[in-house]
Amino acid sequence: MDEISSRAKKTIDNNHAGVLIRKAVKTYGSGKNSCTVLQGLDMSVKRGTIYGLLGASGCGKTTLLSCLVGRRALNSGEILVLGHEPGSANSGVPGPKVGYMPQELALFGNFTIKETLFFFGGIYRLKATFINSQCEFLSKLLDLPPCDRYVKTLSGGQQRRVSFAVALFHEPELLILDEPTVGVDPVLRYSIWNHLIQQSAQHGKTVIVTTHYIEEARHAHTIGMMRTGRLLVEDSPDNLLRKFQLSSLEDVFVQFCLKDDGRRSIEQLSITESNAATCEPTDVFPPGTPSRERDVNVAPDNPSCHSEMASSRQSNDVKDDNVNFKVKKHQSFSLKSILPCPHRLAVLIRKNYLMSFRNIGLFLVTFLMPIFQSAVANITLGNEPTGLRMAIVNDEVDLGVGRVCTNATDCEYSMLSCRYLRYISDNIIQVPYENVFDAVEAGKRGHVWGVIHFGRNFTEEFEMREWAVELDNIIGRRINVQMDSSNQQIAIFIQKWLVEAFSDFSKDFMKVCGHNPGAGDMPLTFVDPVYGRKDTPFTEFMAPGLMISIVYSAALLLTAATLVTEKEQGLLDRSLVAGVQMNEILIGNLTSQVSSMFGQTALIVLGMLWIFNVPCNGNLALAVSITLVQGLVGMCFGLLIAAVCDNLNGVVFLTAANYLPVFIMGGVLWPTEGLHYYLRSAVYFLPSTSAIEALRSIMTRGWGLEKAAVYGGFLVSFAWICGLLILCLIVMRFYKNSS
Ligand SMILES: Nc1ncnc2c1ncn2[C@@H]1O[C@H](COP(=O)(O)OP(=O)(O)OP(=O)(O)O)[C@@H](O)[C@H]1O
Repeated sequence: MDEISSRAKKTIDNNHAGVLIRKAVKTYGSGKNSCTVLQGLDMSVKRGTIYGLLGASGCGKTTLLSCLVGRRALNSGEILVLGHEPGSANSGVPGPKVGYMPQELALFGNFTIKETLFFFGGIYRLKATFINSQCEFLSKLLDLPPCDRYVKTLSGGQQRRVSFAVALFHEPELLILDEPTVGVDPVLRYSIWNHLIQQSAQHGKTVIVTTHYIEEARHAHTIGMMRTGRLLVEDSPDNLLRKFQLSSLEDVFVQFCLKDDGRRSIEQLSITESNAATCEPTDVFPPGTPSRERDVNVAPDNPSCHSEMASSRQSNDVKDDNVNFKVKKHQSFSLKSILPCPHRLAVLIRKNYLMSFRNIGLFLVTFLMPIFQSAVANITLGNEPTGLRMAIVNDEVDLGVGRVCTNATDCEYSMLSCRYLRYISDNIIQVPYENVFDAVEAGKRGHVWGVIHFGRNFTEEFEMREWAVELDNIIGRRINVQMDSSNQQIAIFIQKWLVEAFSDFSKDFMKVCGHNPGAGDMPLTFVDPVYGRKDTPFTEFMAPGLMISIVYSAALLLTAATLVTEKEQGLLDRSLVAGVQMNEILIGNLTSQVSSMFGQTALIVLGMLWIFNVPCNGNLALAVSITLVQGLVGMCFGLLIAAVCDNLNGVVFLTAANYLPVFIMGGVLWPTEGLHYYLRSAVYFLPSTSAIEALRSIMTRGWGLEKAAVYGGFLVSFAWICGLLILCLIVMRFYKNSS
């Protein structure tokens, strides 16, 4: 009976503590590169008090705070914040019960101070009148510039004060402030501390504050001195000064470090003697270091990096001298917790729009880049090459004997080589050469793309063709062409024009000589094609792939870049600590990007169809739909890239790495039929190959959804969207646990 009531009492104690941490272990990374930052840390913060967390740079303060606000998960050990595990249902942390000021600014530069407060106020669902009055109050308290000033135009110190205001203004029960007074002058620092004292004394707020200015922590009720991932001591500043008979907290801190060094030296000795392998934190202040050099501002900490320590503390049932600390894991799953909250979604979407419109550069890139890309592609790709120089060596011409070129158009078997040359496309510039040797040399020097050579008896041999049975006759009427085939495309064009010229010449000549014009043709006729035109230009082949690749990559890049920028600036973390769910961020981003994508797609389709005259023989709405769906695939890829990247460099590398296989293998520039047999089937599982094929079928063949090639494109795209979103959520969860 006694035991039960004592347990009940302790549970009540737990619920009344502001923050309780027991045996907290946090490791970054894994395996050889793992780094244990929190090493079995215990900490107790009473409700309604101010707790000053002191420690050298790198000792793990920020890591600890991020675990308190639910942004990072411990490897082992327990945390209770306001009586709940952070992140558990109804804990309010992350959420409105906590006000968090991270070390980085974590503010939207293109927002005014007021817009910033309204954004967070919207997330907390605060009334506009309350936000306005808080804006006025905090402006005075923190000496903020006028509320309509843009954050990016403020000085560093002013920006930090705005960040502080964001943490304070919704009057949370718990304030977690990571170095709030950096860059703040002494007078303002004094008024900030006064405010914190007032908040804890009069309103029962709990405050945890880290600071490098050790002496200002005298205002706190309790001080926790942290070193290499452990708390060395936790006591009131007066008690600490009294115990050590010292006048400065800085000296007390140094005393604790020296004591800790002594303890750890003995521990190390006993471990070495017993040959035990373990990890030891690097010392910050070696014994004998002068007091001034021990300033926590300059002494970097370097916690030990091993995984064994973490694994030895995996128990969730942690016994403690003071508190029987048994935390139930909140595994309950509620639909409400995964469904997006409409008011937060609306605030996020509004924020995204405002950010896009404020950032003119981004706005222009969003809409002009796709147009520019499609214009460049249409202007440069698929056009016939012109001005191609070909060497002509015509041995039929012999001025000495009067064999000169004429403009004859009748049935005259004379100088037919000259007559043929008149049929050659104007894209070829004919450059006469005296002999084959000189012409080939010109080709070797790159002056001409090839040599066309007519034998001396070309016309005679041609005339004999009707009864030519001897090989010599056949060879004699040949036109020998020797090409510089280093450029395959140019070689193919020249070859095509020479063959077409011969066909036209032959037909015309047959006709004027009273023969059937078709007599000179190959017995191979290309009648009207089933789909497309006889001379479908390359642009038409390329257009579907181009449209999809532009919309896909614009969506991918914009989504990834927007999210990673927010992540880099700490904005994402701040929003999440304010209670925004990851799925709301994802949906908010998708929603705001979708409208830009609609605009981009509309501009690209209009440009392709009406400016560059690419025909769409099928349903235009279907063509637009598959392009939009591909934009969604791009966005989802962007989300995944944003989930795994911490900076924009990563986004650029992954986007580039993603672009080549998806589009080069996906049939934008070259038919997939040209791929190796096994690869050919595999590429249809790439995100865009089936969709490009589907769009091509819609535009050139006029096919609809009843065809497998079309609905297959939609199905593969939807499968990618679902797969990528699921992967994204998994990666984000993994990231939270591992980082
Ligand atoms: N995401 C991360 N991955 C790997 N190591 C990390 C990560 N974040 C922090 N660390 C490492 O963990 C240690 C503690 O970092 P933390 O930011 O918690 O220290 P801190 O006490 O807040 O330092 P400061 O006072 O300089 O802000 C440092 O050695 C740091 O390099």
